[in-house]
Amino acid sequence: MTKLSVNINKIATIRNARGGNEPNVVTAAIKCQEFGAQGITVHPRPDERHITYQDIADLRPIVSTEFNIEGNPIESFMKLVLDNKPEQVTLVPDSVDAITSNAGWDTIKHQDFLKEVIQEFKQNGIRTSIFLDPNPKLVEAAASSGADRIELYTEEFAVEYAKGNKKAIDIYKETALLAKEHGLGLNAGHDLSLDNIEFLIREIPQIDEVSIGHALISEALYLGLENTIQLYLRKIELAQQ
Ligand SMILES: CC(=O)[C@@H](O)[C@H](O)COP(=O)(O)O
Ligand SMILES: NCC(=O)COP(=O)(O)O
Repeated sequence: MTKLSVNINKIATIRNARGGNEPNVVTAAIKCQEFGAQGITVHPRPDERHITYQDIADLRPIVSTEFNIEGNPIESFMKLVLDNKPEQVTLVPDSVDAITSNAGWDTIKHQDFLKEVIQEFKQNGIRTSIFLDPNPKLVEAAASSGADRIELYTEEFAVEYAKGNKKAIDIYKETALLAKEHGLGLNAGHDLSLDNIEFLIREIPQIDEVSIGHALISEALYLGLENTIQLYLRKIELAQQ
């Protein structure tokens, strides 16, 4: 069954708006896990505009499910991950000033760099995942870099699905199947929501894990956090029945 990892970046965004400690990201992560989340994801940005490096140290001891830290493996990020030893690190090639993640890796061009970084994480017992555009041409190099998984960058799927274009899933399916053939695990994330999650999982039941933040926290404003997490779990279950 596909696991649901809740990305709590947006909890930190609200907290930082007032400079205090409410809402508290540690409490939010504990609650998400109590409500059924099977993982907690954070994507610290170099400017610490939402999740801070201190948040990660505070979260580490209370994440009892699976801790997934996402980011560009610059030196400070490497140290952060190695110091906190999450269960999974997701490598994302985002620039310092990116509003949000907007592309996956060119695994062919950056193969040597990825190999080196991945080896270091693996030596420390941390599962590695590479954020990837839906493009079968990039899969072989992702596998050769030594990564355990890829994370399919789902923004384009989400945008097209909202317009009614269900064919947008085809290239994701092709990429996913090839990844499985190469022995890679499969994650997916970005702009997933209660509207599109069931279709995605029904079409690609091989997905091991989805990480969802922006939509889930927004939906929780109307529906409540516990109810929203339960709704996601139900949709994932329905899609795989
Ligand atoms: C890697 C990815 O897909 C992003 O969605 C990210 O995890 C979210 O980051 P922000 O919360 O900074 O937009
Ligand atoms: N890896 C994707 C993620 O953690 C959450 O992305 P989003 O749901 O905030 O777009």
